Amino acid sequence: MTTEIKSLQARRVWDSRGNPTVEVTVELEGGARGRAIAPAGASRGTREAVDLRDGGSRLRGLDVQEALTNVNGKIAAALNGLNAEDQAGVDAALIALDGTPLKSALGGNAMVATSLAVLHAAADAAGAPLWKHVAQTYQGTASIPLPEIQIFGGGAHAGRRVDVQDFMVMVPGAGSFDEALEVTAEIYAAAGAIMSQKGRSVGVADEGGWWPVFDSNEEALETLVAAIEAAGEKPGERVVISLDIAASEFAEDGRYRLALEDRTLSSDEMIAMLGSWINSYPIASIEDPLAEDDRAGMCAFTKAYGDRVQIIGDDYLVTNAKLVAAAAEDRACNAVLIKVNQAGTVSESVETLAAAWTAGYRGIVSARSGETEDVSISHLSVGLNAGQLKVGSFTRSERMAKWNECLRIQDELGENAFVGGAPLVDTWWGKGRTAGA
Ligand SMILES: O=C(O)[C@@H](CO)OP(=O)(O)O
Ligand SMILES: [Mg+2]
Repeated sequence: MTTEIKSLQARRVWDSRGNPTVEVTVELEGGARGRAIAPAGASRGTREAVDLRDGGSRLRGLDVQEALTNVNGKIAAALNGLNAEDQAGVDAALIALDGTPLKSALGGNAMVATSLAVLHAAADAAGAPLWKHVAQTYQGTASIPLPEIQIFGGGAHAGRRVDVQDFMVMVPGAGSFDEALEVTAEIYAAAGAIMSQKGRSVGVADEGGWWPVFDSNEEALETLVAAIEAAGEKPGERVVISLDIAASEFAEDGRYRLALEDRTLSSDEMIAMLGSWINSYPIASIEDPLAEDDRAGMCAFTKAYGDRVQIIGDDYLVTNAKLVAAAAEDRACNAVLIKVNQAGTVSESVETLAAAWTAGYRGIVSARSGETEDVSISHLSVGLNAGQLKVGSFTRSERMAKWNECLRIQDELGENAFVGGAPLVDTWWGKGRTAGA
């Protein structure tokens, strides 16, 4: 089967926030096809690939016509005839054609949908599911990741009702992906019941977590612990808490403005507050504890807590291999979030994960807050052997599509392929386990 790219076609589709986004279909000479859709973030790092948006007053200026034109015109012309099996070559051609540091010429949305669609087409040509094609292309092994699932949404995903963005759980003590989902579904339902009892049940945030009607950020943590207990679990045993602080979103001139609590903290005070949370709650992972430009704070936080919790750089590292290498020199963070649209291409995302492993960092494949039915990231997390996957919550089908896809892949790979708590063995959770606690 010939795998040269024959044609590219872009179409406007819609994401889970009702915003337009880019879908690309690629056809190869031999007839194989691939299709992918660009997601969109709300809490975005300033150093991530930018989407091309237009429309003026129409569609709140969020239209994607220019990005579609780029795919159908310049990108198609540059990629036609290239071998889809050579993902690195295709992505290099995209990067060269764009020629800007943040993908602003072609648009990160145009580039990521194209790059992923080519990957899908190559898998189709090989007659393999995407996860298998990815594993064969990059590093041979595949595994089912530990899911990181949101229970309460917040920050930019919930009208800034609370400052912290994601209150999540992980079930490192689960024996299978299926079991991890089941335990989390019980916790999610228990959290909903608690909110109802308090008269605070008013729907869900952008990623499906319950809407955060709390008087303080810490009340959300207390409620999360209560939900874990109400689901019949002992917090810290099978189930641990994971937070995405998304601190860049409320950083102002080097300080942190907790609007809900009407107080402003210095970087040191922010570190002290998060430290007290780590001491009081079974938290095994924290993402973006400090702002993307608070290098000293991130170094100090990692020095203080990096041997106890997973510290993920999202806005701080924007799926960029060079930033991961620099953070490793600094000893800032010990894990990186992998968002393909932050990098702009599949190859750069894979390079970032490789850089993470070189540095001894973990990698967590992640969705964006604006998503669609596209399940590419489920396959990437499995085929890249990433170990962890963050997708949002229950009750929203753009999220469940991805979790359910992992269940299907688990059926193909078998329960033994589930990584379980392995990604967290270096945190207090895993250390407690090996010490028999
Ligand atoms: O911050 C994040 O990790 C993501 C997903 O939760 O949010 P967004 O896509 O809005 O950047
Ligand atoms: Mg984040």
